[in-house]
Amino acid sequence: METLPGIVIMGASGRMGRMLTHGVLQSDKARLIGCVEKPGHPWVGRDVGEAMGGPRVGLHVTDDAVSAIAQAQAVIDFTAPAVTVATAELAAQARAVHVIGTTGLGDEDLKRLKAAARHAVVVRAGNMSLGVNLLVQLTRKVAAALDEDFDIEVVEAHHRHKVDAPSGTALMLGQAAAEGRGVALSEVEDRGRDGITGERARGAIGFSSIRGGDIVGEHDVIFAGAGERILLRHVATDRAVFARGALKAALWGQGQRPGEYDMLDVLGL
Ligand SMILES: NC(=O)C1=CN([C@@H]2O[C@H](COP(=O)(O)OP(=O)(O)OC[C@H]3O[C@@H](n4cnc5c(N)ncnc54)[C@H](OP(=O)(O)O)[C@@H]3O)[C@@H](O)[C@H]2O)C=CC1
Ligand SMILES: O=C(O)C1=N[C@H](C(=O)O)C[C@H](O)C1
Repeated sequence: METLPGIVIMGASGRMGRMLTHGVLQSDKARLIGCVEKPGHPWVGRDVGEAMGGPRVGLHVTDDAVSAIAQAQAVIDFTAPAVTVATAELAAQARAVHVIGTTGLGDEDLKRLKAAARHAVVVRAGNMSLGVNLLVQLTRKVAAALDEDFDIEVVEAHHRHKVDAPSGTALMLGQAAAEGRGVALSEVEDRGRDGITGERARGAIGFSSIRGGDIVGEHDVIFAGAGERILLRHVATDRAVFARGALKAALWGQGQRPGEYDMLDVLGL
């Protein structure tokens, strides 16, 4: 009988880490073989089920990422850029699929992920939900159909703990809009307006961020023309949508060639 892929979760105590741990424990397609937290974290050494406030599951949280990942077929990583870059090297050495949900990665981080993807499968997306990935495709289509008489604005809202802006999802949507228009996002993006900004530049793609309370994640793409507006919206109400996508990516990645992939590849969109 074939054994199920063994999965390691990085940042197991985090908002997404708990959701992912729960999702893999519930799955009949994968085995949870490791839960990693940083050295000194109060969960290290504890049974992960008990640490989450439930029954024991017989797996202790570890701070030894090297040993955990060496045994893994996939690593699911929703943490922070520095952790993700270090994890990519370990996943590449183990030839394990690295599923990356972490946002706020810089150009240098992305270069290091590209290097890791020469040896292993890396699936990365700023949003792993089916709904947002469908919205990405719709955004590209609508942007391609309209000219610059329609101003494009991306508005995102998240919980008060989020540390990066614009969100990874907002950047995915902005990128799709730019591709639809046939322009480079870096040439037209307009972030963080404040003060006497002057009139809106024709063809700009604007970004605005709201932070508050426990908002899971909300994204609007607005196409504002003279006398009419088109609104494309996604509202996430449960982080389980991201965890489901990440587990799907970890399973899809088994047997793929080394390289960089995203959720459009996984979902076949
Ligand atoms: N792509 C997608 O679909 C989604 C992406 N995200 C992204 O995922 C990331 C995490 O979000 P969220 O869960 O809300 O954040 P949290 O801060 O709740 O979780 C991050 C976790 O990583 C832990 N961590 C820090 N350093 C290490 C280390 N060296 N080894 C192992 N674990 C470590 C943190 O521990 P400690 O708290 O002690 O520092 C924390 O438990 C963000 O970038 C967010 O934008 C979120 C949702 C969906
Ligand atoms: O930090 C979050 O919470 C989320 N981050 C991702 C992003 O930056 O877009 C995805 C989701 O919106 C939740």
